[in-house]
Amino acid sequence: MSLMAKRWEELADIKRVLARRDWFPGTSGNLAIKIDDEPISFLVTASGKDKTKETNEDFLLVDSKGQPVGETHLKPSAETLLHVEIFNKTNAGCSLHVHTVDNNVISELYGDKGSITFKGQEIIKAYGLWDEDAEFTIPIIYNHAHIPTLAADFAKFVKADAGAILIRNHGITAWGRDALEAKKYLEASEFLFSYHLKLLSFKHVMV
Ligand SMILES: CSC[C@@H](O)[C@@H](O)C(=O)COP(=O)(O)O
Ligand SMILES: [Zn+2]
Repeated sequence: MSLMAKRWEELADIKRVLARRDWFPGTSGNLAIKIDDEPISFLVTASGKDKTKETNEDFLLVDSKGQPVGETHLKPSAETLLHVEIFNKTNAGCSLHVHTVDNNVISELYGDKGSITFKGQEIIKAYGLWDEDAEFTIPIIYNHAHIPTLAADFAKFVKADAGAILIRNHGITAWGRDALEAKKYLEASEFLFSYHLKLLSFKHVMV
């Protein structure tokens, strides 16, 4: 099997799992997986599609600027430039973007603060943090409609080979050195968002 076919399958597997969780409402979400380093190229979801459906036109190959490689009628994701920043600035191999109600509510609650920090939770180990008092901070950026502006803002927080960034009232992008790590970062973040919101709602009832 070619590297391209292997990576296609890896991304299709993740897409299938996330779709079953309902993490692609209303055609939202986009996924990317690196194919080559020099020069950088990666597979990205085609724009505007229902990501819960599986077809052989789900992904297309783009270059380090997010432009399609070769002739295609497919349009790369509108948010390809965010994945471009990740692959150009780090050694990440996979980048995942989803819109969920939980990540949107958290981004609105903590948006003015500019970030949310989690600590004292076992699942923080999914971020590779093993200390008892480890903290994980997720930056929250403004949802610029102009994608190059959004990407420039986003890039300021892309500092490691794995990470997560919330875009206010929009969604989360999580990335990692490979597909497993990116999925781990995404799932740990969504777990923490959901836990945090549930805890807040119980506290509200109890006081
Ligand atoms: C209907 S979702 C809004 C989109 O603009 C976007 O935020 C998104 O996640 C999906 O866009 P896409 O171009 O299909 O990758
Ligand atoms: Zn989006």
